[in-house]
Amino acid sequence: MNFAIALSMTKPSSFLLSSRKYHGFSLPQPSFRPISRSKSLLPRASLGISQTFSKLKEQGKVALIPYITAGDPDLSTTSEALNVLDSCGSDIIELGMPYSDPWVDGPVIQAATTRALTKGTSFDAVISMLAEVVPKLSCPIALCTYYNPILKRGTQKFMSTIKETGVQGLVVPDIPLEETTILRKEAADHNIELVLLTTPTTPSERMKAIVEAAEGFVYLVSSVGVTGAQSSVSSHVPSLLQEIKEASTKPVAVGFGISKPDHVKQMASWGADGVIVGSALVRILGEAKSPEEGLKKLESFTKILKAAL
Ligand SMILES: O=P(O)(O)OC[C@@H](O)[C@@H](O)c1c[nH]c2ccccc12
Repeated sequence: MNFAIALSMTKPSSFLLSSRKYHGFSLPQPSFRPISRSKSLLPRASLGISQTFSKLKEQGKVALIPYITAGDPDLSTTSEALNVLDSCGSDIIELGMPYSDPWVDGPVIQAATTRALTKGTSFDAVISMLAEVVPKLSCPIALCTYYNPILKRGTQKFMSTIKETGVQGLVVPDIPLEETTILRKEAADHNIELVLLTTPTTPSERMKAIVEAAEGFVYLVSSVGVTGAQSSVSSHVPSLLQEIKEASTKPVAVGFGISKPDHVKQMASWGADGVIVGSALVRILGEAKSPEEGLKKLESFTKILKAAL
């Protein structure tokens, strides 16, 4: 399992996709009440993802990109958490769509996903929540989803649905480059920036093709394995960053295993354009005794991370 993501990035993996059927869940209704989006609410996030990076570059700044899982502990808390993250100066927010087989994720995000699904967090409920919240945010949102939920809905329908909420970007961790043709076309047609991932084990030529095709930013997975906080950051990152930067001028954000202000600083000093922090924040929300406590702790930790950049 540790090599799952590397495998998916290095080999065409139709065998992986075809062997993983969608596990349909029949769950209770979500506690979040969908509210229809007012037409007068235009998205405040006027900048897309690559534009956000351009603006930050002009200012000599590095993007803070927090990740949380939708529906953990419940969707109302997720909508508040998005507001908290936005108001603490997050530059882009990555929101994970809970999925029943999150095989690229480590124990913290897997547990969050299970809690979210147990609460009845469905795709449609997340979309309703986003339609209400995204227009009020000042930073762009990138949705992170496994490929099966996209396949299940049909790529075109999926893209139009997420675009209507105001989502600007998409991260799909389990689709190899060879299979992204339709996804990339539909994303481009709907003005959704499709972020692609490269890992430490991605061969150089393949990395170049991934970087060439990526939109929004290039997601550099810092270490081989699944998501999850680590005590120190991988020492391979500087050479990987250099290799990507030689191939392209696209912004590069580093994720996986980054959990502390020192890590964030280290990534910035190595030349990353953005830093993604997931499990550390997901753990804060998951371990809190109440949603209120979780949101408070999320706020103070995000401010600490932002101050480190
Ligand atoms: O949790 P970490 O180690 O901080 O890594 C970020 C990561 O959580 C986020 O980008 C993410 C969550 N699930 C994913 C699946 C694949 C790729 C990336 C992700």
